[in-house]
Amino acid sequence: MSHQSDLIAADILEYLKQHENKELLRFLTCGNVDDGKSTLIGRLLHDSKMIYEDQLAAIEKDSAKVGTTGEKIDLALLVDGLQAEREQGITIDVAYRYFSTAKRKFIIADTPGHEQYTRNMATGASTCQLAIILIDARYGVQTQTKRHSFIASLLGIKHVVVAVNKMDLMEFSEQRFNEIRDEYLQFAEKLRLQDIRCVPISALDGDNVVERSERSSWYQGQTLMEILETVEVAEDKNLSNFRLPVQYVNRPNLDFRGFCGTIAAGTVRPGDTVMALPSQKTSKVESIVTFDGELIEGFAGQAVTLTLEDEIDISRGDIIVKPDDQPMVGQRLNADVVWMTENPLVPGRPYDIKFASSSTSGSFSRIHHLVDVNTMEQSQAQQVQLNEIALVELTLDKAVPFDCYSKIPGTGAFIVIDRLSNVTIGAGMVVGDAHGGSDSLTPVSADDKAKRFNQRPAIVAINAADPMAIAQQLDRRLFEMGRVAAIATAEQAAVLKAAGLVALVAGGADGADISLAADQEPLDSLIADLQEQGII
Ligand SMILES: Nc1nc2c(ncn2[C@@H]2O[C@H](COP(=O)(O)OP(=O)(O)OP(=O)(O)O)[C@@H](O)[C@H]2O)c(=O)[nH]1
Repeated sequence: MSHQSDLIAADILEYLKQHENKELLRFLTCGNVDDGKSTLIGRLLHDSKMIYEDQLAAIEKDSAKVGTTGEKIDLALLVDGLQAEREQGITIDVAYRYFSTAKRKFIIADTPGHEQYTRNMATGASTCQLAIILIDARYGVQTQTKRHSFIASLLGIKHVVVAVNKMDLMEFSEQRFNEIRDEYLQFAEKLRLQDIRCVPISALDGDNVVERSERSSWYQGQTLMEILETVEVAEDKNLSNFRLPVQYVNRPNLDFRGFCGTIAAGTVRPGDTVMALPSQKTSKVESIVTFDGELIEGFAGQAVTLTLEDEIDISRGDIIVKPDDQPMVGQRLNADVVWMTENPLVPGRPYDIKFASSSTSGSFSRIHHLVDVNTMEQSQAQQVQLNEIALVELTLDKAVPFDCYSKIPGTGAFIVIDRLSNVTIGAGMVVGDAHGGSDSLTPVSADDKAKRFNQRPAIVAINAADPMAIAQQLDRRLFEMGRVAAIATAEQAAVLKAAGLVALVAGGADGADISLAADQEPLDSLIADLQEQGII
């Protein structure tokens, strides 16, 4: 069956060694119903020779009987068992499939495409490094395409392959492909996807999936499989900010005390000074122990046990970091939340909240806005319903360490758990802490005011013509940076500024310190200016 069956027969140990050392790529496939997702997955498995002879014979027989592909073999039947299960009662939310080539190992998260399955896509995508977004060449970019791309970017997926499928039905028209590609790229400018490639394919016939197509001689790019095998994902890891959430304290005897966990980000070496949070006690790393022996350096993704030179008190749920690079620690934060249950998210209601290793309780203190996953428009809401996504403020019952999800997903994500049923009902991605300007519109004590705003100057955006447009632009960027942009009318801004609560008023109306047009883009130069002036 396998592409390496010769090696398996000749030297099974060598095969296993090679296989173990191959880099793993996790990706997900998404697209509209009938775009050809099952056929594509079947094609990838088939052309990378991951199908047993007898399986293939059975599918060939079934293709003639029940397939939708006429004379051709219906590779979608390979994944159909699962679909039947899904239709009956959604017993499986996300199905994972495994295959490998000589170069890499792959895990495909196969998520259903219907709108009501946003939560499933979020679950499947949360560990993926790449998303394949299928588009039917006949219909072009659809609402679903946008929704899936938005969720992929929200979850921090950096690599997207837009597979323009069914090109055989469009006679492999270069013009049609270019139209779809341009429309997609124009839309994707709004998202934070770093690497987008478009490939014209026919999943049914196999063109440009694994084998290069002779029917699209105008296409000079890589085949889908070449992209999957070569896309650079090692660099995506954060190797700068060391974080080790402690999952377990290992104390087999009085002489050994080790702190076990998977390094969420960064690197660590024996001799490094580290700090435990929340206690802020410091010590030096004595050794980094793993299943395979001691390491001279541990890095993101590795499961390790750290021993320290001093006996400091660290327990499960703490995070070990480096003293000169600490996460935020606080009780209030802003986060994007995907809601996953029929009972809506209601501000003020108590929930259990679980971060990488620490658990606490808390409630949502505010819904900043809902994001329409199809159009990306924002709207105000009192509740967040099943499959909706919102930017919310979370208030925790005790201070916990956290990071922005875009910087360190491992310590920037949390789940929301129902207190009675213990079921996961929401997933959150931290956008920033919630201290600062957004409070400026609600009463706070004088002490608090001084503390919050002196430390973190706020920016208020005003614009008589279109305050929302400015706020939307500023909002996201500043939240991400741990600063908060609030919108206000010119009058409110003047009052806030006079009270010393606001460092700077940005906007297009009279009274603004700096002028900022509603359509000003990109904001990078503005942000750089503000940083230079020490305002943010
Ligand atoms: N002509 C042509 N037909 C295709 C191609 N890819 C898929 N199809 C056909 O499109 C139909 C839908 O394909 P599936 O693979 O079942 O699509 P899907 O996206 O998995 O659909 P769901 O499982 O319902 O979400 C089937 O009849 C396929 O044979 C292609 O490249 N060219």
